[in-house]
Amino acid sequence: MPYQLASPSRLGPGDKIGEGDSELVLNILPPDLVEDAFENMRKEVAWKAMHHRGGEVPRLVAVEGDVAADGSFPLYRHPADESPALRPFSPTVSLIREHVQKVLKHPVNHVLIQHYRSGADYISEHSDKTIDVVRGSKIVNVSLGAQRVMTLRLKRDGIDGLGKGTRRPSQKIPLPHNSMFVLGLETNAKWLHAINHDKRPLYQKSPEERFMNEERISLTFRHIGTFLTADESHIYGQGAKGKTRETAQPVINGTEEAVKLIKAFSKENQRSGFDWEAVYGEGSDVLHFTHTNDTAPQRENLHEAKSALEGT
Ligand SMILES: O=C(O)CCC(=O)C(=O)O
Ligand SMILES: [Fe+2]
Repeated sequence: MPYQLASPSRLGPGDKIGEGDSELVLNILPPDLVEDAFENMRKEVAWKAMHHRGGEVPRLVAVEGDVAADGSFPLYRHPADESPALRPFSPTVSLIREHVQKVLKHPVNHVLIQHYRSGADYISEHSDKTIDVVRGSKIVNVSLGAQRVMTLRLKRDGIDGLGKGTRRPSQKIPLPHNSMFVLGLETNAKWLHAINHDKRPLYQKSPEERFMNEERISLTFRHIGTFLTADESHIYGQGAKGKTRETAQPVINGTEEAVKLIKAFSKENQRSGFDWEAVYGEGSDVLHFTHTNDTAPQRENLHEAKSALEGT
């Protein structure tokens, strides 16, 4: 059998990544901050297991964000069965956020923090769900600890015309300690991304990959435009039906609305020509995907919609 070049090129700072709106920035944090950041976050962050399709996701997670004076806070919706409650930015994360905002030149008000406990922890291939992400903003992943590889792969429908059986273009971007990967929304629309597990034995790993006992913390900062009121009863903003605080609507749990949002997420994972305005423009007031009063057919519909979702 002819040899196939197995590993796509590795990209880094200065390279055209994805659609060209993405990049890798090295040394994002100053030495005094980065020095103890990992250990501080271990203590300061409220780590939780998260569930998706009934099982635990293979990493620990936490959610922090900007809580307004009236107690309202940003809401980032994605298909997980349950997400940890948002807490105000903890001290070290707050400092990291300041540096990120300076480099990005736009605010970020929400962070998903993930602890990959070893090379066995991973995040499967997905596109970030953008109903709640301020349009035109960028999503960033700050990496601390062991170096892991971000793999981008063109969505399946992005290779039309290249012929059936053509391998989908893919890019590998090693994410070193103290780096920031900037994911532009154009790249997110056309490519899927993943941090695959790395089960190679220790002796095959570089010092960067073995760093911090192979543990990695990533901080995914986003500029979120959808908000929940303090009591979590009402929702408003970009991804909701009521676009302003004054027109906030009661949240919806379960029902056909939940199935509709899950199907929209699925479309975003699969289609590169995803029409944001057509699918998300009207908004959705769904907070939780299930409700104790859901009927059996409603549960079945939701289950089916979730099964059709690839990745997260
Ligand atoms: O850990 C990372 O750098 C990637 C995280 C990610 O893709 C996400 O949170 O959506
Ligand atoms: Fe992601």
